[in-house]
Amino acid sequence: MSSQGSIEKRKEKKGTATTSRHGLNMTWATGIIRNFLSSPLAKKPIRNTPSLLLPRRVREAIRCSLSSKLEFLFLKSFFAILCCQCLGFKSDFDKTNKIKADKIERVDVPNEEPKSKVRGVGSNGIKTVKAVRVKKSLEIESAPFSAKSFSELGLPPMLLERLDTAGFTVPTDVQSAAVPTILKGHDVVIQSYTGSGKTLAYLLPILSEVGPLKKKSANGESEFEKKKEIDAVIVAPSRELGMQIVREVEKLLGPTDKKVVQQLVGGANRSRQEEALKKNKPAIVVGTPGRIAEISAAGKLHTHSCRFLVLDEVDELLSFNFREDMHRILEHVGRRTGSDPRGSIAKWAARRTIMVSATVPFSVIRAARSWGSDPLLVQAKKVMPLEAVSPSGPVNILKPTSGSDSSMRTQAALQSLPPALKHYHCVAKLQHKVDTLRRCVHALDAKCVIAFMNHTKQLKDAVFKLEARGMVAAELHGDLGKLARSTTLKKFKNGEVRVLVTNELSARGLDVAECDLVVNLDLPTDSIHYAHRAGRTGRLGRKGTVVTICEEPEVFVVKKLQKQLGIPIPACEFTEGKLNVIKED
Ligand SMILES: Nc1ncnc2c1ncn2[C@@H]1O[C@H](COP(=O)(O)OP(=O)(O)OP(=O)(O)O)[C@@H](O)[C@H]1O
Repeated sequence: MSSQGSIEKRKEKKGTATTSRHGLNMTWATGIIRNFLSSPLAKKPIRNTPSLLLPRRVREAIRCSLSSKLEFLFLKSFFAILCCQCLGFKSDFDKTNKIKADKIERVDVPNEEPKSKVRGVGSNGIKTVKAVRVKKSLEIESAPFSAKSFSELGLPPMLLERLDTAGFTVPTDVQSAAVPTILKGHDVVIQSYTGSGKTLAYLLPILSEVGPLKKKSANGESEFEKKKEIDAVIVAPSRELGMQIVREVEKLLGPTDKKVVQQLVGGANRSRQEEALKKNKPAIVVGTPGRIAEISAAGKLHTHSCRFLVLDEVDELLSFNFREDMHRILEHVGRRTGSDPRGSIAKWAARRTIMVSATVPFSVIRAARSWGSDPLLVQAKKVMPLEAVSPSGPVNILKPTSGSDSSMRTQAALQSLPPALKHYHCVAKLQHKVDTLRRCVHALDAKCVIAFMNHTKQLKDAVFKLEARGMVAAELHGDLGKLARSTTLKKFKNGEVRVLVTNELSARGLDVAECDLVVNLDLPTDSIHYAHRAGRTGRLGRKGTVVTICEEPEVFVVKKLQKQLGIPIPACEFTEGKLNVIKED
């Protein structure tokens, strides 16, 4: 062995577990000392601590330690620490750690309210303290609740009970309009602004007729018999939205009947989903188009007798991306009400098609007309036949337009925004956008922020910059694995993450009641995308602010959005920790 090699080996020995001549491992001895220092005995004043009370192994360690100069020095320090501890002084080691912890605690808490803390032990064994937003529900300013109660909507008693248990006491306007209409057997297109409760608007009539909470049959039977067929298929464009719908159904079903609903979302294990379908025989499935079509094509999902087909975020589902999968679903799930395409006696069940979105372009109206029999358009305070909807005014008959494609999209975006939302735009250079976002968050004292960007790389950079400036941020986009996506979302909902930087993936359906600020760090592609992004805040009549940070040459786009959406988006700046609106000439 070379001399260099032996020196290194000796160094290594010294640096790790030093063994004394008596074979006593010094790391072990240090461990004992640490344990002793943290024991109640060490906290007693020294005069009350007879030396005999020192554990035998410690005494042995002391005797062995005397054998070398180095070990003697170590022992000296040990006694110094011990004396300080017993006399009530804090060692430098303790002080340094305390300062470290204080710093971690202070980092992301500039001018904020008291927070609860999450303690964790880092890989280095040092305890870290993370600030967590105290879950404070936002005030509801202009609640979209109707004058009716759930019991007036014709729902079965068991479902009414579950609604009460889940904390839903009064239906929203759109629920009051949609539930009786669907219960009467109509195909419907439900259009109402983001966060107005459209999910329950279609879930309640389904649960009235499907599963253990359904109405008693004519002979008075109320017991839910497990059927072999699937009664309702709910399709959503993203995995996150699909899971959110499953949770909403489970909330009403309760823990014992959870298996009545089965999720079939992409990114999860397909064979496990197929296994669950076979074993649990669910009455309701919720999934993404790709996965539903895949399992159906494999012959593992039998939906011909299905009675409800729900297309949540229908305008997105009818986009080119989902064309083939949606074609399969529409062909294989139940049968359209009206004529039987095969001319045979109804072998297939009569399916009710429910299409839902905050934005309903005329293409959806056209599709709904061709799929359903006498479908109705259901809005918060209005129900009308789809036949009466003209291309110039699918969702807002108060504001007629020319009928061109872009104006149809504009019309679709109108009435999709919660009325209580406040909108602003702020001009900043590209390199200052993230800093502007940070100042915006502080100025509005926002606790739960979603920032939208268009490209993953820039999105990651933005998170890095925010974190570097002490703001707890996280990224959420399609490039992340399903586990990372769920964990991030969970942390954001729990309040462990203050700013969620994301892309179009989170623009639709994501329901975080506490979200009080949405920031567009990149401009949305059009007014429909603006509406869905903006709708992540101000849910169910709560307060919410939307700030679009853009460069000077992009201001004209904001002006266009303002015109198309029929809302003011004034210019603002963030100075002295406040949002100041700039008055236009
Ligand atoms: N009647 C009600 N009472 C209290 N809370 C409700 C009621 N109906 C729905 N909610 C809650 O309101 C929130 C928003 O509902 P939901 O997600 O269904 O809105 P949405 O209209 O589908 O929004 P988006 O268009 O963004 O998908 C959810 O957290 C839901 O649990």
